[in-house]
Amino acid sequence: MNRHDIALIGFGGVNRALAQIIHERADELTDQLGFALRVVAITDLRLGSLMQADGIDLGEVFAMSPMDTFAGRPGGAAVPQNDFVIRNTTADIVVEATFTNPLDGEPAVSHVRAAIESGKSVATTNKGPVALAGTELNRLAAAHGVTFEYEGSVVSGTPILRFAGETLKGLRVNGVQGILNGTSNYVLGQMESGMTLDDAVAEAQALGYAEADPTADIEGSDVQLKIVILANEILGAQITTADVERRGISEVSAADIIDAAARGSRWKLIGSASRDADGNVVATVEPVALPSTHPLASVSGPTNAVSFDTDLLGTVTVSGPGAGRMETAYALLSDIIAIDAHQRSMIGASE
Ligand SMILES: NC(=O)c1ccc[n+]([C@@H]2O[C@H](COP(=O)([O-])OP(=O)(O)OC[C@H]3O[C@@H](n4cnc5c(N)ncnc54)[C@H](O)[C@@H]3O)[C@@H](O)[C@H]2O)c1
Ligand SMILES: N[C@@H](CCO)C(=O)O
Repeated sequence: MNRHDIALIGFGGVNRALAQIIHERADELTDQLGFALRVVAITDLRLGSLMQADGIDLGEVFAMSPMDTFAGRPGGAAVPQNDFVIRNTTADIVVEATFTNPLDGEPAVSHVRAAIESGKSVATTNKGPVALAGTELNRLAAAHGVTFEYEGSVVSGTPILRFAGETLKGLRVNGVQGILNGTSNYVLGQMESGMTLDDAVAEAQALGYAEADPTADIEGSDVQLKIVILANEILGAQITTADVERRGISEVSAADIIDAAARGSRWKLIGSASRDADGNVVATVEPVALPSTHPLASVSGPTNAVSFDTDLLGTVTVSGPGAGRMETAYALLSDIIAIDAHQRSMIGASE
């Protein structure tokens, strides 16, 4: 029986949820997928680091008291030691789910680079490395014969990137637009019901939707990273965040929301990227008051939706969870499945 050993870098909401899936559904997953999963390393800013080549008892980790760290356990230390753990773990897959840094993607870019350089495949939900160093990291992974997967970096567990990359093959996609941030969409909905922006953001944080610094959700830099990923992956662009004009929902007041509702409209934070007449990709992030007849107007709460403008099919819209710990952990599981399939195809090709 094939098995993948996993190192979890960052042990917050998303990676904890992945560990929970692995812990609670081990036998079912093995039967369904044809391979077993085992966690052999964990690092976290607060907990420190833990490396156990025979497999970490996740039940024990979940039972740790909130103030406890990994110090004193076999293979444990009070500090994360990310680079050491990533390079020396016996894991064949590194799962990176630390904070997204929208400025330079660090330290996650270095985490991904270290994993690839030491021959490990990577799954990440962290938008920083994908949006800000995706081309370099994909090339590095190809050069090392490993796989870099990042389905959860856009629209959480809803498989937008694989849908566009595999299912829409043969079509020309000329543009993509959508609601790409669960927190801001949730907040706008709560504000429609009379809640203040600050209270709605606090709720989104408690529900696990918001970034560690929710300014990224409210001011649009989270969507800016996601639209860079979509433009580069789907439209074949080579844009950076500097190419994406950005405005966030802090510009939308409670009065604007009431006015829009009176006119039958709803405010949404829309990210879009499309080719202009010269073939250049133009990308923006901005709040827009959509008429109720618009397909994106009815998308509520942390749900996201992405519309692909195609030549042969017209507009194709996919909608699903855009944030949430367990929903995003599923994206990581889908990446691990893709890594397994890629490894099997490499073995098959060499036989
Ligand atoms: N929560 C969601 O809905 C969601 C959806 C899609 C993508 N993401 C992305 O997934 C990642 C994880 O999200 P989350 O909700 O689990 O965040 P979180 O804040 O709950 O957890 C992040 C964890 O990483 C740890 N960490 C941060 N920097 C570290 C470092 N240098 N070394 C070791 N540990 C470090 C923190 O201590 C924390 O426990 C983020 O990049 C986020 O943008 C989250
Ligand atoms: N904070 C992000 C998480 C998903 O990337 C959101 O609310 O959409």
